[in-house]
Amino acid sequence: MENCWEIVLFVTTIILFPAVIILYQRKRCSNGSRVRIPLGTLGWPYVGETIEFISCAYSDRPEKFMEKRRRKYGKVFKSHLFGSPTIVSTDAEVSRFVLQSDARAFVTSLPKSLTDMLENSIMLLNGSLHRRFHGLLGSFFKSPHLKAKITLDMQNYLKETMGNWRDDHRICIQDEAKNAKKKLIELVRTIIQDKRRRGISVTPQDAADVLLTDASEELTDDLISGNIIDLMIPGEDSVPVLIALAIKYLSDYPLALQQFIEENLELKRVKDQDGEHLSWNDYVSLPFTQMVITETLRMASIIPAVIRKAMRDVEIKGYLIPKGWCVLTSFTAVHLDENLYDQPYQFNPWRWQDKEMCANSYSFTPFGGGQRLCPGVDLVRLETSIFLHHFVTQFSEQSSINVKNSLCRILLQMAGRNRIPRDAFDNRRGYPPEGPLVRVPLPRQMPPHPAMLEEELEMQHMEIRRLLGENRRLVEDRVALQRELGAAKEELHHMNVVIGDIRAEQEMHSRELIERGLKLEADLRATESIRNEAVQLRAEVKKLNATRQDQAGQIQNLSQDLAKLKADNQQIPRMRSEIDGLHQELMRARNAIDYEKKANIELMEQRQAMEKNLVSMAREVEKLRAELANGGDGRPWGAGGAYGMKYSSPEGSFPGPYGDGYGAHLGGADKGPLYGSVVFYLNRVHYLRQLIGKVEAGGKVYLLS
Ligand code: HEM
Repeated sequence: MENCWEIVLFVTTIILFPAVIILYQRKRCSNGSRVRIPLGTLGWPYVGETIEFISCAYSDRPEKFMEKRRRKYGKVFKSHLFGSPTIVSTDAEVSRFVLQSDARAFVTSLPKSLTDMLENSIMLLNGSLHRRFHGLLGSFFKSPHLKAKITLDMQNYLKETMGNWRDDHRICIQDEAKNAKKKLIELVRTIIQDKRRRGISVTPQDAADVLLTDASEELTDDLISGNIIDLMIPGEDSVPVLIALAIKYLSDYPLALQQFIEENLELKRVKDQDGEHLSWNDYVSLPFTQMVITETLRMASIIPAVIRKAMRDVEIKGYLIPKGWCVLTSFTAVHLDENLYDQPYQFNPWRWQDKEMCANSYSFTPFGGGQRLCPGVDLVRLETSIFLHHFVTQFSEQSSINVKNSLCRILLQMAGRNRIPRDAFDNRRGYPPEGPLVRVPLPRQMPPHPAMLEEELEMQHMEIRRLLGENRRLVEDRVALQRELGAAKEELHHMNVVIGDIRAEQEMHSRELIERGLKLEADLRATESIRNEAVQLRAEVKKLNATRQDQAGQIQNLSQDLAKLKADNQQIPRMRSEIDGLHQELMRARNAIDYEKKANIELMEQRQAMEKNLVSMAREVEKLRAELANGGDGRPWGAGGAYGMKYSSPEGSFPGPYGDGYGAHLGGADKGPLYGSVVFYLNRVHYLRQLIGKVEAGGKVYLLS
């Protein structure tokens, strides 16, 4: 009865649980916001979709689980995995957002059922403690010291191991690569125990030292040792798988293999020639080798997904990730998304030559991202490069065909362990048709179990179906390509015509340009003389400016003179009136002179007449004297002649013609006043003339009276 109740309770819970979740979701979606929980199904109660998820993960097409739901619900959908409602993201942007978010939004968490399932209890750190661990380990893994040490250790180990490989021996690449890791794990364990015994080293030599020397008390010994072991878990399997798959892909694609071998042989040749050892830098600087590793990481998605738990309701791209739900970000789905990668199932290392492709970091996340980005990134590339380099160069010493044969054998063995599909070696896929393919006899095996055969048959059926699908896609692609080719040809023809037109136009244009250039040259030459003239003119202008300045000085002086003259000119009217007065006086003086002149002339005439009389009288006197002398009457003949008069004496009998009226006497002394006044007038006239002349010449005249 008690059992019966338990069963009822169990069944009720099973029925009620999804109902409660659905109701809870509806309530969230209906609270007015446009964001919603992504579409999808929670599957069976408790188990949800876990069984299908796991079975797909172990099939040859693990991405099937995602593909099916993505087609149905979109790139982000809900599910129920490992006992937790989960949002699955195959969308690069959403995944990136989740990875980049800090511990307030998402924490690293595994669903409880999963952690319980794992034998090794995994220590999941979050928040500041995680940041401390990540920072310490990250910088240690990146240190050149560690890289140099690992390079040397690996080289020695590989030389020793590969030296023991023989043609007739089965070699399992994944196991061989793993052995190296096992040795490392053991080594680390002993080192930690040693350290505990001897005390902590001051200069950190390894990850344990780094964690042990940290001063923080939070990093207890338990935590450190637990994390060191956890640290080895990703390294233990991931790198060997990566190496094995790189070899598988290379063997499938002969062109890539050829380039890969050539690049590595060339490096070996150069280093052997120089007698140098290979450094970690040499390995990671091989461009094609790195492209091969990148492409392998993309196609293989060694860590297919990571899981986070939402600490609060988070909205992204219109989706709601409810608090407490898990988010599974699928790297595989993104790495094989045909919208992001052209022909995603093709191994094409050359796609990484495209710089844009490399820059688009969130469509390629084999190492996760954000705060939990794998700190072993560099080590992974280094270890893989070293292994592959030694593998291809060591086997190519005989011939490169031998390398292919060795690869073939290794692949046969890997396939025998059901790690890769048989089609990798069942035909000549990936190898040049003419190349010899030496098959090594496989060791005899017991006939397989019918169930295994059935499984194999089923697998082959699925493979055939996949191939048919691919074939159909190829045919469609071919038809589409042919159509595109036709269109491209037409386009090409059209382009040729257009190019012809453009060329003609360009020719015309260039001819025009040449002509214009010639014209410009001629113009330039013509302007040469103008330029010379301009130079001359400029010199002249300079001169003129200097002259102008001079003249300005002169003008200034002149204007000062003018101002003075103006002041003088104001005197002119007065002087004019004075001059007028003088003119009148002059006129009167002239008249007086004229009158005097006339009187003088008359006087002269009278004088001349008198002189004539005197002469004639003197002659008569002479005559009379002579008569007297000859006969004479004894009469006294004194001076003054017969006429009893003294010439030029005041008692003379001939009075002056002008009489006293003029007051004039013919005696020189008496002539004074008359002649004096004329001379005075003449002097005056002469003086006035001078004055007038001076005034007319603009000179200054000072009239004193
Ligand atoms: C092909 C090889 C490897 C791949 C693809 C890979 C991938 C990843 C990824 C995706 C994560 C992030 C997990 C998350 O976000 O929850 C991670 C974390 C980590 N990996 Fe790697 N890993 C590889 C090799 C290594 C190696 C060789 C080491 C150590 C030497 C290593 C150490 C770690 C550690 C310690 C973390 C945790 C980081 C943290 O939580 O802060 N990994 N790895």
